[in-house]
Amino acid sequence: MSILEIKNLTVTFHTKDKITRAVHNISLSVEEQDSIGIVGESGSGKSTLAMAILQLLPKRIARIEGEVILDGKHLFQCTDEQIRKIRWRDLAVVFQKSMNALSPVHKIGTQMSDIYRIHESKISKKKLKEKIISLLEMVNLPSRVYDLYPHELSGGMMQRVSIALSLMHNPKLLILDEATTALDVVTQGQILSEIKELEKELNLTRIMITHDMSVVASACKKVAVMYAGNILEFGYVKDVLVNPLHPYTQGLLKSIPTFKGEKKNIRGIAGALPDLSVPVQGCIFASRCEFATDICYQVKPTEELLSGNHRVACHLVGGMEHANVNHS
Ligand SMILES: Nc1ncnc2c1ncn2[C@@H]1O[C@H](COP(=O)(O)OP(=O)(O)OP(=O)(O)O)[C@@H](O)[C@H]1O
Repeated sequence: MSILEIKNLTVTFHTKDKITRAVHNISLSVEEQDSIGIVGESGSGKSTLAMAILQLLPKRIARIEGEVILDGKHLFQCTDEQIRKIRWRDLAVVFQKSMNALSPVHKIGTQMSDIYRIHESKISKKKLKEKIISLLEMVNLPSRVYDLYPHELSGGMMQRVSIALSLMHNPKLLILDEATTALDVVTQGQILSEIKELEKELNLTRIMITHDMSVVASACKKVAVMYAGNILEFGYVKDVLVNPLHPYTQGLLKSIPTFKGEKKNIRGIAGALPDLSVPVQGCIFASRCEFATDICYQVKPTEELLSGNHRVACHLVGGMEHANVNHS
């Protein structure tokens, strides 16, 4: 069953001198207990997509078109009050530096209790303390963290507290926006495996925003590859990472080193993201694609659905040119 439906979502930023199209006509269905990695280089629109779902974009400059339906609720039709209730309860988020939002002069336990009470005020002090300590233990933190101040925690401990906070009200959907990016690889690995364990226990559904393919490979079932506001490829991680069909996905995978197995040449993707304030007629990736043909510059490719829910938006996939792409 689908828990989140994103339909034709477009986000434009209207600033003084230009209109930036950060997310372009994205449709995505998130099934219950999915874990979807949204991957792409910096500036590809990943955070804007997450912020649009959460309705945290600055209303003054962000125009949003399309629909986002969470568990049957049309989020863009909700009042601010309804959205406030949905956040934390149904939809929780962990950012890279979520803990920065906490006060440096209050203990972790006190702040977690205050946040808990915003949505659930009828709970005794004793029960609340037990609840907070069980949340801390759930993310492998000792109960003494309850009495510590934020500056007494390491980066990994802080992100664990942020994850504990996000799980407070058993949300249906958890969005992690570069939540483990700033951590060392060992701590990142530990936290990712803890999250996967918790998901089984709590029936969680997760969207994970990252620029790191290895995070997607180790912690997600499905992946959406985003480039300049568009999803270029989507599917199960086991399909997309093993048999990437879009030249951009292939380029992303070639630009990361492997630590076991054969040596490989690391190649970046030549060129840079296009200026998102200039409309593009054809494929958004054409200007950087080594396989681009005339049609790629003229016509925007529509998404092809291949077997196993593997979707690709590329003129070269499915036709004669496909062979070129795969044998590069
Ligand atoms: N508040 C804003 N006002 C104007 N433009 C914005 C705003 N937020 C984002 N953008 C633009 O939207 C585009 C997408 O940015 P976004 O931060 O969503 O990308 P990202 O993939 O999350 O990048 P990163 O990995 O660096 O966070 C960029 O061109 C960015 O400059």
